[in-house]
Amino acid sequence: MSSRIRSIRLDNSSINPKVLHAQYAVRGEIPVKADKYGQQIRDGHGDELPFNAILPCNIGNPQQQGLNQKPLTFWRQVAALTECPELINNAQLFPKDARDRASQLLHEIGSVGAYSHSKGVPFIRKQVADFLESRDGYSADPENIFLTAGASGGVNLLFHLLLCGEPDGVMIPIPQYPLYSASLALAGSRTVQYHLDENKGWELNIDLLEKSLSDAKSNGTETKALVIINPGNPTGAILSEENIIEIAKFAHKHELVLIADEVYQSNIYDESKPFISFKKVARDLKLDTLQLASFHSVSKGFSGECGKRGGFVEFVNFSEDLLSQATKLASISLCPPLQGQVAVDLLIRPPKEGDESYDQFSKEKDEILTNYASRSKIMADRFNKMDGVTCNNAEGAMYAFPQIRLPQKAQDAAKKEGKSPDAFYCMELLNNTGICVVPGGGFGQSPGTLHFRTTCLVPGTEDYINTIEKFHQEFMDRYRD
Ligand SMILES: Cc1ncc(COP(=O)(O)O)c(CN[C@@H]2CONC2=O)c1O
Repeated sequence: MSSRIRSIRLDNSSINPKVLHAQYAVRGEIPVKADKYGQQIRDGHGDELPFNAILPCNIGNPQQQGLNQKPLTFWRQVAALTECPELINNAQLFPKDARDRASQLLHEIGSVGAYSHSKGVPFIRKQVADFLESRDGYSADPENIFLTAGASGGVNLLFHLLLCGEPDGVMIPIPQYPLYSASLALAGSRTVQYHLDENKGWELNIDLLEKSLSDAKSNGTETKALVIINPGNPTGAILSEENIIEIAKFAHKHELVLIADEVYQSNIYDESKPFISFKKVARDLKLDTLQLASFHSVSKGFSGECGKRGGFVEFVNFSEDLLSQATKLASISLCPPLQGQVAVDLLIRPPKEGDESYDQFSKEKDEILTNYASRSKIMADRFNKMDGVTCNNAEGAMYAFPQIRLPQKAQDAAKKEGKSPDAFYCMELLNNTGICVVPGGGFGQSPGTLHFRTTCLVPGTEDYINTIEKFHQEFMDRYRD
């Protein structure tokens, strides 16, 4: 009997259609083109290009080539010692606190080459619980904490647990970080969008939340959760305590799982708007039935250890049998990366005053965060001076998200190329300058508005902005109506 072998091809719908439907613009069409230019330069054919290097401002990846942020000395000393325990007694090469930390971790882990518990090393999860308790003033149970492969790993775990496909939905902000829309697409579930108000500093309006939820309900969506990103990506907005209180009450009232993405909690540039966690507010309000999942990561803050894939999620008011299902899910991929788990320990247990590494660590941390804050401010100020551009100040996170108003001729030219106007603008920016940013459409934007997102991590911020400003003026002159 002849068995027809059907090769797996894109055009014969033999792959998962949910994959085709998922989009992740942070590494979409423009970064892909930028990678090609980068390879062309590395192959020695860069002389054909009007620039001599790619500036990767599409992603918050501080240690990436081109952004070149140095890793934190203490973190790398401890990581090196956990990889090479034979160096632990080398007092010439390593300070005592780094050697002590590595010894302590290895005592708990054994070897970083071994699988750990699927939820992560219990000792490190205990440290996370202590960190949360001192941050919020409320107890945390290490059994409710999962160490994950970045916050992404935690979000995927939760969505796997929570979503049953159609007609389930999750409320996500617009603009949002596209991990959420992409993960919902892969889960075959619906996005329930709520728009942030750009004219009010990307404020989140509760009435809008209520409306988007009731609209979703009327079209048959089973809304299960609400995603809040605070500080915001791409907006950089920090929620006020009042806003957090009303959001927590909203989620509690509608029995929505509150997904608090707080990976930028250490990236606060506006002192008048401190980070306040949803865990603290939920406990303050005694919302003892509110199910909360709070995410943190070693990729952001001032460590920028994106490649280590470290993070954690704290589940609050999830029953034991729910958590055992989550543990089963986590066990299918065995365990999160061990160096990611070591990095989580370093994230939540930095050197203390009096420790040998304290002064150097503090100096490195302050320098990085001061640079981020000043670069964010310079970018917003300069964008606001450009023709047809407005940009809210980034109060936190790592990005600027300027709105661009393009002439009709530019919009027509974009249409001719089958591109959205913001994607057309960003591709022109890349082709002319080597600067890689992400079109606002990749994050979602209100109808009739156009944006792009750039990271604020660029070392030579003035030169960077001067290049964008020159390109922008030439672009606007070329397409002026
Ligand atoms: C809001 C938010 N949540 C979660 C993540 C996932 O981080 P990890 O999985 O590395 O912990 C990111 C990463 N930020 C992406 C990556 O760089 N630029 C971005 O917009 C993020 O911005």
